[in-house]
Amino acid sequence: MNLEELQKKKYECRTWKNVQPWYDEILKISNIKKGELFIDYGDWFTIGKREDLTQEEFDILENAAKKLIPWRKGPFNLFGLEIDSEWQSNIKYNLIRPHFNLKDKVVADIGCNNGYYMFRMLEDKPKRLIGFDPSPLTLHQFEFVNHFVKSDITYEMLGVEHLEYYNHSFDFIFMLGVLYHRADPVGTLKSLARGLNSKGEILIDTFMIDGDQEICLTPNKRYSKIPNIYFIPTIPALKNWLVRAGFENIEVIATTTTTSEEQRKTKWSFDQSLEDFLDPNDPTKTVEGYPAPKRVYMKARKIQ
Ligand SMILES: Nc1ncnc2c1ncn2[C@@H]1O[C@H](C[S@+](CC[C@H]([NH3+])C(=O)[O-])CC(=O)[O-])[C@@H](O)[C@H]1O
Repeated sequence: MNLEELQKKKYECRTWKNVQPWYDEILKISNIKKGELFIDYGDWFTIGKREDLTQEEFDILENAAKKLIPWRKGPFNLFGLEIDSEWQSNIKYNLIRPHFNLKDKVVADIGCNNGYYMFRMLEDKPKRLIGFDPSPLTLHQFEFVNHFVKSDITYEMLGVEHLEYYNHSFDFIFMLGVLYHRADPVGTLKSLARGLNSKGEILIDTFMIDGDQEICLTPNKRYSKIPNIYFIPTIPALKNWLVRAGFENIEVIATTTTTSEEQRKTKWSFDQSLEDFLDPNDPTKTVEGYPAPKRVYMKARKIQ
């Protein structure tokens, strides 16, 4: 695999017809130059205060943020501009927060989206923080925020399938909300194992179904209106996948049911959200008649 060629896509995509308008906004934003700014690593990841920008600068910022809609992950507060994303990602982050300490570790966030979790992880002072996500829109959202944060986070427009060929291996890998998008979940978990240093750990979450049997749901075409959902395991089945992929010390951190507090329409999102994906007469089912989305969070360590 020629990884260097793939890595160049991050720059080449700026000339693609659908991506160029986003890049143009980043160029406008890059003319707003500020020194060190106030940062709050809390639920609303906050950078700068309203008084740090002139009205003209604030208008450029707001226009750029609107051109980068949909903001699926967040929320962010930039100089008082509240980007209230579709997902209240702070709920997931706060749930996993007690289960890691990233100080001096080499860390990857696979499927990092716009980097919301990575911006919050900066507080731990990891040695290196690298996000992987093949989406050009979320890359530009990341660059928009990071222009002001000025972090040394690296954002690779690569997928989990490239991880094992990458030029660093990791002490800790997060892969949240990605496994159900993969047609080969055990192979994907093996890629994580190959990307880890010895004694490296992963923290993942994925859709699950209830039950003690080692089985999984394979949706026909769509699940909760999402087209690319392949396998939804029970917890015992997911544990088996992890064992087959080379993990031990497998720990269930939590199981959750997605609520409309966590995922909902906002003016920064698409015009459909959770309430449109569930059966209007029975919210325990998706519109396709499958069990409504439930997630399991697991932590595991690579077998030596
Ligand atoms: N091959 C791939 N490799 C890596 N990432 C991918 C790939 N394909 C798609 N993605 C990316 O994986 C993310 C899935 S969302 C989870 C976001 C965050 N982690 C969250 O947990 O809130 C799903 C959800 O919201 O549940 C998107 O940003 C895709 O671009």
